[in-house]
Amino acid sequence: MSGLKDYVNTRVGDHREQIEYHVREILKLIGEDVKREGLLETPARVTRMYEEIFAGYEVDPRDVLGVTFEENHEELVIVKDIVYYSQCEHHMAPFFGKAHIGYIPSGRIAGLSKLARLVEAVTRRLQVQERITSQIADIMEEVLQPKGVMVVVEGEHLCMCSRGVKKPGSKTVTSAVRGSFRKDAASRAEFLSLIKD
Ligand SMILES: Nc1nc2c(ncn2[C@@H]2O[C@H](COP(=O)(O)OP(=O)(O)OP(=O)(O)O)[C@@H](O)[C@H]2O)c(=O)[nH]1
Ligand SMILES: [Zn+2]
Repeated sequence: MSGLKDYVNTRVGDHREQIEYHVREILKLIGEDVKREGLLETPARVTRMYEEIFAGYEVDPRDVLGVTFEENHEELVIVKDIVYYSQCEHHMAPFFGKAHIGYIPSGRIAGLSKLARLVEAVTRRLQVQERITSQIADIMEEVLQPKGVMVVVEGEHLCMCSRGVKKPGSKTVTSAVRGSFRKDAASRAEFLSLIKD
């Protein structure tokens, strides 16, 4: 999954048995006894967890912004502190944090919950934080055609905490800027000051 076109791929729920089989095989290969009590249900549990954490593959994120309203508010609208959980595509390890979305409408506004649903649809996949950030901005731009959009995503990556470089607490911050925000430093500054805690 890379560009804007192929958002809907598959449903984990359509491949439950195969996924359970492969999880069981991995458990054996890492040296576990798949017959011990604590592991009997693990392949099925992991598969159920995958249905949740990879639910984004079933959704075209553009559709979740489908309900919009005509409104003449042409000032900044921000939904901030949208908590997300995603999985890094390099290690399949969780990363999580908060997304902040700001836009200046041009005649159409989105239902506020739909911005949080958009975050869900792009994060419940294998991802990198930069792509989450630009996809949110691109989809906002494509569907709402606002004057401008700005997105900031903060994330803590467990692949940098429990393994590898082992730097718990380090935060990655990514931003994407579209439309009028590109030219207008004052709008960018207003957005950044309003998303501060
Ligand atoms: N840019 C970016 N990198 C990420 C993201 N999530 C994980 N990574 C990085 O992906 C890189 C993969 O690097 P590799 O050298 O192929 O893998 P590795 O040997 O496991 O790397 P280390 O984590 O440094 O041990 C690592 O530097 C990760 O920190 C992300 O969302 N964005
Ligand atoms: Zn990683």
